Amino acid sequence: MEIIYDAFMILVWRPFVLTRRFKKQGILGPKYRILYGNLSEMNRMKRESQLLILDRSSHDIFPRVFPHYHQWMSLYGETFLYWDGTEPMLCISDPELVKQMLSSNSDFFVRAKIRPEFLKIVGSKGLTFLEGVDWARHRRILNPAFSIDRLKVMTKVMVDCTLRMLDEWSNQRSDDKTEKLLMKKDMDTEFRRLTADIIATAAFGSSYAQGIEVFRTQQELEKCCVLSLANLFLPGTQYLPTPLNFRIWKLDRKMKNSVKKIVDSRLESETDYGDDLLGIMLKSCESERKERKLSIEEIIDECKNFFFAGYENNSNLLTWTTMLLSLHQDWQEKLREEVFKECGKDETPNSDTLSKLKLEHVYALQMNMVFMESLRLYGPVSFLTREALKDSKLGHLEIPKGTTIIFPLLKMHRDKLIWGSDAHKFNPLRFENGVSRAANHPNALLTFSIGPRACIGQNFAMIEAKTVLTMLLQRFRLNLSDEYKHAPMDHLTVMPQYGVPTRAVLSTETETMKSVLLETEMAWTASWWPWKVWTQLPNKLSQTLTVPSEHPVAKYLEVPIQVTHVTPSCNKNSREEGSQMISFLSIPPVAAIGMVAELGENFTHSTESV
Ligand code: HEM
Repeated sequence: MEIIYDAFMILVWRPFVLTRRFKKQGILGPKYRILYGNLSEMNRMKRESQLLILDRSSHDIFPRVFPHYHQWMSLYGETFLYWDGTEPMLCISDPELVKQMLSSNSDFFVRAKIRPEFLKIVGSKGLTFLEGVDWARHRRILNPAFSIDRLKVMTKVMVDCTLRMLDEWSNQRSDDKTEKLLMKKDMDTEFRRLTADIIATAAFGSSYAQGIEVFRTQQELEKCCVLSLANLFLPGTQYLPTPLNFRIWKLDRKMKNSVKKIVDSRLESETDYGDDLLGIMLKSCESERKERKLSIEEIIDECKNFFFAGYENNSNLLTWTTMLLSLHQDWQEKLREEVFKECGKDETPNSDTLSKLKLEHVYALQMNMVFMESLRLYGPVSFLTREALKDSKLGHLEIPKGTTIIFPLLKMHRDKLIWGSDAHKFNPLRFENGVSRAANHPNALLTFSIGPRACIGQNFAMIEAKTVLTMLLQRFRLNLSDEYKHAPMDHLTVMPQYGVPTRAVLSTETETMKSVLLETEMAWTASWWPWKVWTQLPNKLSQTLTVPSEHPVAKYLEVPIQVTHVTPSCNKNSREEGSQMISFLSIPPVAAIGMVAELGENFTHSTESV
């Protein structure tokens, strides 16, 4: 009898009462359906939207990533109520209310409950999902691992890992003669690997090779989570022996073992455990003071937490930023100029050179403005959630106990009322006078959240992103491949559904360029001006390359459109019979290299008999 009463209360009475309470405040939403709430509509809309491919220059991605929110907002307004099964979800987009909630007393609002599967990825005893005194104890112990001094040491790791990746790229390129100057890379895959390598080395003194098991298992668990999020959650069902649960249990065991191996090898190999995140946590294990102590179980969960938080978000930040810079070549050139000026063309950056792109002056710099704009438009964390522990008041709203509140950052970050009429456009200059003046609300950009629970890894993330981008721009020009499909999706973070295939072209001058030209069967004459390149054209053909006036290369030309010509004679000393010479008149070397590399893709390219 009691079970029937409880079921009635949960399935019928509570949804009915809460719907009425919200309606009285003018808050409407899609109709609650017994047990399932609005899950089926949500799943259907998400499935349909994932079939759409957006125009690559469109940053209006909210309707594709969250089609259900988009539709409900247009029907019920920006504050609306919907049902995740039997759980009431209140969606709020007002930055003032968000600010009040995020900086409010944790007695009223806490991190919202999440599915047990997700806890397997990040650990229930890790910082992200702890509350109260336990959260404060963990945060106190972990804060020093992200101090500026520690970050300087970590910069070296970031540089080394990035160098390793770029060297690998160069080696692959020279092996593949058919690709010549061009390399095709999926930035999503490359950056996932790189950021995993960095966090594994910088925080745990391990490496991608050692951490690989953890990352692979986390990615598998992530897929299981996304699958199960589409299903109705009934408490207790996580213990049923379903195929999905078996898989989750197995992956969970595997991940715990991999993390434990990393922890054990540190315990065995060092006496003072070191100063990185793992070392700091292990030292706390031996503390006499309860408020400074972590247990081994808590450390294992923190490791899972930082492995996940440390690579997933950063990888997405880098992937979307390179996508944007490939689309907006003018900004790519501006950043490259800035990097050359601040950090040099060939020098490997260190913490001193990178401090020129330093955090205190963040907003004055173009690279920083670009990252802020990328985080605004494609921030990896697309929404924040909190749960009301008690009946609470938020601004004019009365929020009943147990309601989950959702802040859709992806929508708020492109709201025209907050960001102005160009909210959907990529315009880093909006951050010229600092983040708090970029919109009409000082806390409009909530990428790293605000208040006591704001991201602990924010400085780490920004330094890593700057290091990687600096080194990438020093060496390569980036362009989106024709295969790129613009399809951002929600996969716990905002990620590209089909990756970001990109064409990378070496961008450095002099020695590197010479070697690239020679390597790729193009000889170059010793004279610097005009710049001359040999190509393997069939004899007696003339070739015309036309540079579109809007292309960044065009600014190097004396006339807006430059037509290159073929000299039918050939220098017998340097090239075989049949080679012909193309002169790029008035174009500096970098541009010439780019043009050759992109032959036939970005340029009108015609060949005719002479
Ligand atoms: C672009 C990169 C990143 C973004 C956009 C990001 C975003 C966020 C956001 C929005 C929160 C707050 C969530 C909430 O209030 O509900 C958060 C918390 C957190 N982040 Fe990050 N994060 C990034 C990188 C990192 C990195 C690199 C690390 C660690 C190395 C990290 C570790 C954490 C942790 C542990 C928390 C929980 C803090 C607490 O509850 O006290 N994050 N992050």
